[in-house]
Amino acid sequence: MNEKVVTVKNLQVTLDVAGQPLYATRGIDFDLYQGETLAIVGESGSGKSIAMHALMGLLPAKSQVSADYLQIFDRDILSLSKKELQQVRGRQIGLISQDALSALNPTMRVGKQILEAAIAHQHINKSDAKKKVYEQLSAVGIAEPKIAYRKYPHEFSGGQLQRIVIAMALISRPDILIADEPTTALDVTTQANILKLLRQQQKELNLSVIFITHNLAVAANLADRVAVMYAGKIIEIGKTREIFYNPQHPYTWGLLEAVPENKVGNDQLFTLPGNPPDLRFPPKGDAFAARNPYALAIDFNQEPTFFKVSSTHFAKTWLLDNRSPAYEPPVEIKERWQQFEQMTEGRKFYD
Ligand SMILES: Nc1ncnc2c1ncn2[C@@H]1O[C@H](COP(=O)(O)OP(=O)(O)OP(=O)(O)O)[C@@H](O)[C@H]1O
Repeated sequence: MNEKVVTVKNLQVTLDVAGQPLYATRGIDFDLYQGETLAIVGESGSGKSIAMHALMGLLPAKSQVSADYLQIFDRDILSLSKKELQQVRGRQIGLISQDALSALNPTMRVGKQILEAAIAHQHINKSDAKKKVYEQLSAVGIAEPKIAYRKYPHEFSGGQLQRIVIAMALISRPDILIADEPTTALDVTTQANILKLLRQQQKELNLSVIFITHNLAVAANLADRVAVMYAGKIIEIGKTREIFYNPQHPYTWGLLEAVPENKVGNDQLFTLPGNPPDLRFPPKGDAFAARNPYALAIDFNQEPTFFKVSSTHFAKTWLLDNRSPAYEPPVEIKERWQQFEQMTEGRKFYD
């Protein structure tokens, strides 16, 4: 098995919202292995971004964070100083977020911004660094890198800006790339191109990637494994094939049913009936119970633990307990399988 690059065990983040605690992540466990892409999917507010911010030591002031393990390689993130965290973020983790513009300084030429990122984290002289910037711009598909180097952010389109942010995130050759909804703000065609670029860079640089998305079709397109989050917890995790073809949690069924019609780039938001719970007052039992047509009486009182579906697939639902009554997953799920097969055509999954 490949080397483990991230270890997260029992990660709990409590935010302070106007003096009141908000339980944004409520005990998350996952690992990330060298060279794999793990997608974290879930509705808005499920805690995906907060979990990643905790991993990068970037939580808002007044947040409380605890974990049994929160490690990048063997470094314990919670015990690092501010300066050490900055080094980890520069050298070991690259970040791409939804809003490319906010990652860039509008008053500074883009080449210089990437150059500064290169110099900050590597022992490299300016002229070598400049050469690297040209190479990196070209690697992410920016034509005429020497001309692009001298331009300002507003002179680029949204898709080109996202390519520039990817160049900046990768210039220091991080081991891990965190991509937080990097294509959400883009049109369908540009979105598909950026996903293709990310797949290509991931392969070339053997990056370990955490890809946050609310769109399961995007996850199907590029992840090796998928973790499904709901109300601050991971409720199902497995290889992409297992999550798509053998999903076990009714919430995952709901997400699969809510995938927009047959298009990777169609990025509408989920339309599951009902709303997630208010994380200032997390419910007792399975947090999905109130929206779950398959809920059992026990779901409202007692939280399920992870049930093992395979050595790589786990789901937190009482339906998997051998005392649960017989049930059939919704027929729509089966109808979706063919569709996913088309979407993921040509993809190689880890087996
Ligand atoms: N800076 C903040 N201050 C207060 N509450 C916050 C802050 N950031 C996030 N939250 C809350 O924490 C919870 C988890 O948010 P988070 O951004 O991690 O969700 P998400 O799954 O990434 O959603 P999205 O897809 O919308 O980014 C939500 O209830 C959100 O409202």
